[in-house]
Amino acid sequence: MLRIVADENMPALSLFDGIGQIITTPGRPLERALLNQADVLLVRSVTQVDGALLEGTPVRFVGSATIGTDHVALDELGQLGVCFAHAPGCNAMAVAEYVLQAILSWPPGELAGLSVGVIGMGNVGRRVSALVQALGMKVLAHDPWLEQAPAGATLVTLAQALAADVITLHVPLVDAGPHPTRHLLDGPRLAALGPQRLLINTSRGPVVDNTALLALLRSGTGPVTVLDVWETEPLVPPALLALAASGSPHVAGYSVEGKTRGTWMLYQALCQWCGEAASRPMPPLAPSRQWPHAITDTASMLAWLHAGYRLADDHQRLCEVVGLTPEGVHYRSEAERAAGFDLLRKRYPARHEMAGWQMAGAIAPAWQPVLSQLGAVLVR
Ligand SMILES: NC(=O)C1=CN([C@@H]2O[C@H](COP(=O)(O)OP(=O)(O)OC[C@H]3O[C@@H](n4cnc5c(N)ncnc54)[C@H](O)[C@@H]3O)[C@@H](O)[C@H]2O)C=CC1
Ligand SMILES: O=C(O)C(=O)[C@H](O)COP(=O)(O)O
Repeated sequence: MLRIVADENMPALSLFDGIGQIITTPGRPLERALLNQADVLLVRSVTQVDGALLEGTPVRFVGSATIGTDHVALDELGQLGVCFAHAPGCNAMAVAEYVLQAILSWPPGELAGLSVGVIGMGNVGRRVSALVQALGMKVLAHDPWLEQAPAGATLVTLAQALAADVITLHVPLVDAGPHPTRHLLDGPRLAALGPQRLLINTSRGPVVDNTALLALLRSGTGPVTVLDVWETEPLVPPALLALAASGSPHVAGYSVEGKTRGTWMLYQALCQWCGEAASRPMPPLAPSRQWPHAITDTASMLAWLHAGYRLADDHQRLCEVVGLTPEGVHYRSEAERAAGFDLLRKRYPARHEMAGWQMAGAIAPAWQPVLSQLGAVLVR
């Protein structure tokens, strides 16, 4: 039996029953002594995994139930001969639904004809692109690693993507190489956006220079801003949250399906590594749900999306843990704010993706493509 140390915020750990014995632990911080008798380490994005953590331990397999790998020193794991697996795409639909809700909650008037600059066209970017195209929006995609534009999108330079009405970031956090992304949106690029654009960051906090963004928002010249990720996580600067249109505690990908799929992908990778058959299917999740109302406009679409998840609820809860009053005053210590951020994530309410909803009301033709992209079933 393998000895497995796993982050306590990982659902569906019973998938590993019969393969290993699980010890669960908080991931931030992870106590190194626990690894002295572990073969396998399963983490989430909050645990820094490097040679210093693993050297001298028996750990030979590390899995991260995330797409992002910026918390893992992959070269150091390689030098130690430790196998690494992660979960690309596991939570991409959850993030895309978050972005869709952010766009629909922004009141720019007519959506069709607006342009969306999608920066990073991987698992999340492509899903966002498909959703907004289904609403009649034009996608200006920037991804220097792509040679061909994904379906329906136009590949453009970063400057062209940043000239779109909506800018949404879906890049990894990268420091080295030809296309680094730390402070990809630096002071001058942020300043050029002006106050009419919507900026959404669900990628990694440091992709946007938070200090420069705050200065622009304070002067009234920054974009309408939706932030799920923060440069100083788990600390959220109260002033930045107060000036953002919406903020959340790094939960854009936190659908029940997304998190469970992440664990299931690690289960498959671990089985392959240790020569076991991965016979357990992904646990069935979404309840059967029927929406009786018509969808004819943005308000009725949002009403349906809110039955699954409300961006505004995340914002409200984050303001509470940061101790932010409606007047923009905050009253909690840094330690309280950081602990509150992690607790919100640990106790995150069950949020299901929209796929599988049965739509019993009339659906106006303009809304049918986006419902179909979301996986809703038209039963009328
Ligand atoms: N807030 C949350 O809960 C979640 C955040 N994420 C984050 O969102 C980001 C995107 O996730 P995925 O789409 O699943 O990753 P992915 O790896 O599938 O796609 C990333 C894309 O970014 C492109 N890229 C790399 N450098 C670039 C640059 N300098 N400029 C433009 N494009 C660049 C890559 O070529 C790739 O197509 C990652 O940072 C991930 O960690 C992902 C899931 C949940
Ligand atoms: O998959 C990723 O990349 C993410 O950002 C995760 O959704 C973050 O969730 P935690 O691993 O921090 O629980």
